[in-house]
Amino acid sequence: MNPSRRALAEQLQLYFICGTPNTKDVLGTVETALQCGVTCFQFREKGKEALYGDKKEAMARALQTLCRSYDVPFIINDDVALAERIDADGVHIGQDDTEAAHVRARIGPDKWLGVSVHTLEEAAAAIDHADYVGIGPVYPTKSKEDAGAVNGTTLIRQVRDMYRELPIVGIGGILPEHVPMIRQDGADGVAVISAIASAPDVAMATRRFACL
Ligand SMILES: Cc1ncsc1CCOP(=O)(O)O
Ligand SMILES: C=C1C=NC(C)=NC1=N
Ligand SMILES: [Mg+2]
Repeated sequence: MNPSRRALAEQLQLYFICGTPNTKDVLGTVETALQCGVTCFQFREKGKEALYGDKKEAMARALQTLCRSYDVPFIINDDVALAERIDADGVHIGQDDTEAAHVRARIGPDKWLGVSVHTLEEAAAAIDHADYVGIGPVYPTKSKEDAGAVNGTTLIRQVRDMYRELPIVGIGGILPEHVPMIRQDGADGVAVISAIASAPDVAMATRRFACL
């Protein structure tokens, strides 16, 4: 695995994703999660109560500042223009967003580009442009309406078998006890929303993942 891909795969170990729909106190939750060991953060601001415009940008900048102080990559979901405007570390896009090739052309070679994939074909289309792929939902999830079919780690194993070096993060309904098996099946890390964002004790919830 070339050094940059290995470094990136390491950084994907505990990938926290959060936005205002996921918690009452985004800044407090994210700061606690950063203190307790998340290794990558994605600002995912979607849904009917989601922030937009100046409020969304202000929140993004505040979260970016937090991530910088913990030296954790700050990734923005979907919103490539916002990512460019505030010089985020990267973007994560789904299949219904702008084509990966176009996003890569816009953000350049040094920014992170993550792509959600649900089939081997989508993985094959992503590998020329993406730094990592998000695969799921591994388990049922309430955090994304259109999450698609729950497929366990089947696709994670298939993508790993086909692309030995591609950084992979599993996502969807993931709890701490799931992590060893997901990594065993080929993921470099896990992406988590509610198991951390909705936890009564965010610090404890994060540490349960981080010590694995
Ligand atoms: C964004 C996304 N993509 C597939 S499942 C999902 C939501 C994951 O949230 P949770 O960790 O709360 O199940
Ligand atoms: C849908 C997604 C899949 N994977 C990741 C890492 N982020 C997302 N928003
Ligand atoms: Mg999207």
